[in-house]
Amino acid sequence: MRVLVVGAGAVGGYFGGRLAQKGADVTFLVRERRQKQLQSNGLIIHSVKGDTQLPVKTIVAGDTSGPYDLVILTTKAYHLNEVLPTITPYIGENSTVLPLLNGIAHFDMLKEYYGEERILGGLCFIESTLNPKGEIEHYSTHHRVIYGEFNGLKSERIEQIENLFSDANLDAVASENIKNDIWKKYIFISAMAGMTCLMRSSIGPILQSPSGPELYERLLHEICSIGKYQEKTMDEDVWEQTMDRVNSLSHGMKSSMLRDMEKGLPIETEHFHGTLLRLAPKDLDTPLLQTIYSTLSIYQAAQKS
Ligand SMILES: NC(=O)C1=CN([C@@H]2O[C@H](COP(=O)(O)OP(=O)(O)OC[C@H]3O[C@@H](n4cnc5c(N)ncnc54)[C@H](OP(=O)(O)O)[C@@H]3O)[C@@H](O)[C@H]2O)C=CC1
Ligand SMILES: CC(C)(CO)C(=O)C(=O)O
Repeated sequence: MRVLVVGAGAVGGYFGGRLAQKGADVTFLVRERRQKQLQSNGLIIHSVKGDTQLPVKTIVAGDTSGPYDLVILTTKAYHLNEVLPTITPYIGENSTVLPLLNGIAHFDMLKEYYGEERILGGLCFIESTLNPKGEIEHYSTHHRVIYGEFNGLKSERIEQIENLFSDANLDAVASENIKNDIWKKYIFISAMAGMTCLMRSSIGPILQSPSGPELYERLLHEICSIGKYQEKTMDEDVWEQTMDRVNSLSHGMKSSMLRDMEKGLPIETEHFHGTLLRLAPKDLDTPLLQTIYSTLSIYQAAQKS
């Protein structure tokens, strides 16, 4: 199976690197600066699951290559307008696109762009970032990819992807209700990114602060109401499940959005919080979500000016 990983950042570099490490046929579509980095040093991962440094194949937009059987999309949401047209030449009649971005809004965009039949549902759990040298730093022990057909079926291509991921140094799970899983991750990350960025802190100090737990719980109620309104198969106890996950996080855990803010980079608040507000039922009160969206939009606007 020929795999194209679009972006070699914290997520793409990690999961693509783990596939390359197992000997899969992986190529990274990157921009020129990243290509030079990867050509001179190889792909470097520092991880509790095992460090690695390995040569990887790269192309830049416009290079002749492909088509690829599987395109794993791992850019930020705000890169998509620029990146999607550059992928088209590498997509053939039988190519499948597996996005690992957080959020939900990109799925409609991808279905419209490449055709609904090509798009799988996907998400990941990993806490990783690029250090100033372009090396991947993987923090907590999670490194899980979840993927599936939107109709829940175990198709031939799901079996092929299962083979691709098997024996690689990562966890991969084929889901029978991927839309529900995507929404649960979206609920979890919108609240976690929102709170950690609003308070500019990892999770532990927030949960130990005077009103932190109460604010977290209220925000999560707002977000779960939107999730239940939009995703009819959403678990009744999604709020409890998400709070259990939050309470089990390590003290120092940060969202990737906070790590990006700390580096002065753009953030995905439009894709996370802006989209949630647009999808909310008209009569739902969302003061905390609006506070987070407004606060982070001010940061975001300052990045552009
Ligand atoms: N990091 C994490 O812990 C997690 C992140 N996520 C989600 O995964 C997604 C990716 O996040 P993350 O990996 O952290 O982001 P990064 O910023 O680390 O990586 C994104 C990569 O996309 C590349 N890119 C952007 N535009 C193009 C282009 N036109 N062509 C080729 N490559 C391009 C960037 O390359 P360049 O170097 O050229 O800028 C960058 O390396 C986001 O939706 C995020 O929310 C989900 C779970 C965990
Ligand atoms: C919370 C975490 C690290 C879990 O994967 C995440 O998705 C993110 O910060 O983007």
